[in-house]
Amino acid sequence: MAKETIYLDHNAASPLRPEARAALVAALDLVGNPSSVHAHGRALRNLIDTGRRQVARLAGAEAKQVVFTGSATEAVTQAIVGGTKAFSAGAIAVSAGEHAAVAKAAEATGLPVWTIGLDAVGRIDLDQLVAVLARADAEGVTLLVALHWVNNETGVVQPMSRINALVGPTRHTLFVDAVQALGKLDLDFAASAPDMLAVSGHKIGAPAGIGALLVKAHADTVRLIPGGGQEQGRRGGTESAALIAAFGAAAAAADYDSEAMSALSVHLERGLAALAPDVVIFGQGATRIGNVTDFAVPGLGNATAMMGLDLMGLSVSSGSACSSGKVGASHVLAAMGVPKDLANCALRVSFGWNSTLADADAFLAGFETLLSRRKRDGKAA
Ligand SMILES: Cc1ncc(COP(=O)(O)O)c(C=O)c1O
Repeated sequence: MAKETIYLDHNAASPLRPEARAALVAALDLVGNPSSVHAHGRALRNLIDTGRRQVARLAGAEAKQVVFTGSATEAVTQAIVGGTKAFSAGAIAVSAGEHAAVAKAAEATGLPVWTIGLDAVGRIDLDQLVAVLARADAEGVTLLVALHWVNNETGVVQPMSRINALVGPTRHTLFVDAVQALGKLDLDFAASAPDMLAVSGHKIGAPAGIGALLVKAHADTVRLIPGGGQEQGRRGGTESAALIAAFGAAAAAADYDSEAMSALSVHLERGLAALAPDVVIFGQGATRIGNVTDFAVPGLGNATAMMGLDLMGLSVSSGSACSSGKVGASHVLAAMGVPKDLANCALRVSFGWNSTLADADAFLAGFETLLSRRKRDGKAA
């Protein structure tokens, strides 16, 4: 790219880590199929075994609990659609703040979807979770509870130990979307309550196209991709040893420094408040992961702001799902009761492994330019 650009959208995808690149490139030169018993096949199998151990270690899982998939969306769909196939009288409980991967998979099951609300700062309403569990017992329904750990828009960290304590001892299945938590929090999968958990490679510096479903042996999911017996019979199709090796290398290199990340966000948020005293930081008051700030300056629409920032070489996000390339309204902010006008001003800045204070300062300088242009054009900043 000719012009220097600054990437502040790690929650969408984190840049490829050098360790992941090296593992990927080395693996691409290997020949064969990991299921073959000859030396070529065995070399690929070794890479997969190593990658599996590395991802397992980062997630606090046993290697045999890791099933590689083509994305976290696939892992989520396997957990929710595959995990409810055997239900005779079932329902799915999700929060109103789930990623589309979870919401759409729940819808795709055709089962009733019971939605648990968020409070004004983005936390899952635990009283509603208790009510949903009681309702399932009263109606004799088996539940799959599918909740996220860290919100991809606001960075709010959900009260997972409370959720585990509420759902763990019941007969219901607990699935956790841990895509934004992997590498940032101690997932401790093997020793904790969730039956299944989904993670993604490209959020931790591996390439896109690789994810994993962590699944305990007792979890009864009907595989969606039968094919051969790969991935312990849980997901057919020849494994991509190169992508798995890259995911493993990124997992082994993961060195999330929560203090350094929080320092960047605090610096950014102080700077924003100085530039625009009416700035609203979403999720303030809840426990938030340190790498992300989701905020709005009233009256400064995010479509225009993102375009202006993009022209200055600053890549950020509106925070809400915009897979079609358009800025959409955020269902997470709506669930928090944020008025639509304000939600349409939401911008998300997310830092990662190669972010620096200079990046945060460059963003603040760009944002200041945006605000002063707006003032000059006659609108109050
Ligand atoms: C919370 C959350 N869940 C699921 C996904 C889907 O991950 P993938 O892109 O690997 O399918 C994402 C990606 O943005 C996410 O942030």
